[in-house]
This record gives sequence, C-alpha cells and structure tokens, in this order.
Amino acid sequence: MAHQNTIALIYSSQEGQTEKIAGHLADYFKNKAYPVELLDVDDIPDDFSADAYAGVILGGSIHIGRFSKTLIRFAKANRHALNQVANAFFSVSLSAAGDDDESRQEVHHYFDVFWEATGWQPILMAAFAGAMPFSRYGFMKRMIMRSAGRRAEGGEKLDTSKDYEYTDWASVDAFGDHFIDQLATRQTHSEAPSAP
Ligand SMILES: Cc1cc2nc3c(=O)[nH]c(=O)nc-3n(C[C@H](O)[C@H](O)[C@H](O)COP(=O)(O)O)c2cc1C
Repeated sequence: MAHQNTIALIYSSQEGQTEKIAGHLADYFKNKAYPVELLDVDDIPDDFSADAYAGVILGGSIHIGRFSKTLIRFAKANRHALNQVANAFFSVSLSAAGDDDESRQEVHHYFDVFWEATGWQPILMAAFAGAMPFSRYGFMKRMIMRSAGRRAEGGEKLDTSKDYEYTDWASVDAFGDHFIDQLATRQTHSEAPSAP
C-alpha cells in the first residue's frame, strides 16, 4: 500500500514525449517535497488501488486520433476510485501545438472521446503540445508525420533529419501547481472539524 501523501503519475507513451512530461512533473513534485510514483500504464500491478494515493494523474498521447487502449481501459476500470482522490488528466498531441480553430477543435474532440470511452471526468485537465522525434520513427511513422509535420512547421520548412519538440514546459509546471492546489484543498476539507 502506497503512502497516503504519494502522487501516482501514470502515463502511456509511444515515442517518449508523454513519459518525458510525466517525468518532468515527477521531478517538479519531488522538488516540492511530494513523494511520487511514476508508472507506465502497461506495467501497472494488478493490485493497484487509486485510493491508496493522495492523488493520481493520468497522461496519454494521441496516435491517429486515439489514446492507447490500455490507458482507456485503466481509466474506465478505475474511474470511481479516481474520483475519491485528487485527480487530473493530460493529453499530448501535435494538435495542441496549433493555434488555429481546427487544431483547438481536434484537442476538444480528443477529450470528448476520452470521456465517452471511460466515463471519467477528471477535476483538472490539460492538453500539452507533444513532439516529432523523426530520429525515433520507423518508415510508416515517418511517412505519416511528414504531412502532419508540414502543417505544424508551415510547409516545406520541415526537415525530417531533425527532432522537433513543441511542449511548453511552463504550462506543464502551471498544471503541476494547479494539482498541488487541488491536493491542498482536499486535505483542508478532510481535516476540517465536522459541523456539530
Ligand atoms: C503515427 C502517429 C500518429 C499521430 N497521430 C496524431 C493525431 O491523430 N493527432 C495529433 O494531434 N497528433 C498525432 N500524433 C502526434 C503525437 O501525439 C505526438 O508526437 C506526441 O508527442 C506523441 O507522444 P508520445 O511520444 O508520448 O507517444 C501522431 C504521431 C504519430 C507518430
């Protein structure tokens, strides 16, 4: 059983950017003296219990319009326990790097799909811009991301010999601060004396 002060940070990542963001958040919380458990959703132990933690954050990336099946399954199975503790969700996608209406609609659509598939409405949510690590892509991913990348980089400027990162780390830190606020509010409420 985890210590009651611990934050569980659970991520699903294909090329490493969501894992990097989750790792960044873990360091951010540790620097503020919160114990953290960083877990890949694919390696979650069977006896995992969300309500053994002070709070749980889930993070997942989008590939071809979808979050990973394991992440969806996990959020759906644990949705009631997640609501018993401080909770948050973040998505990672290339759409979140765009500042046009189409990109914003895509980001909202991904959240809608997540809610519909899991039945879980997290208290705190954020959409972070991801990355295009061309050096990590095989043939198929390179082909897919070449056209998506042209949109992100403005046409022919795209250089597929480079890795691109769009994550705004200040907004990741701000998300961490909002989560700490939520933890503090819950703690205050649970410590408050009950009404006579
Ligand atoms: C094959 C592939 C498909 C993708 N499809 C989408 C997509 O449909 N929408 C989107 O916004 N981003 C898409 N992306 C971008 C990823 O969400 C982005 O690269 C993110 O940083 C990946 O995070 P991860 O490394 O944690 O898996 C795609 C990336 C790849 C490689």
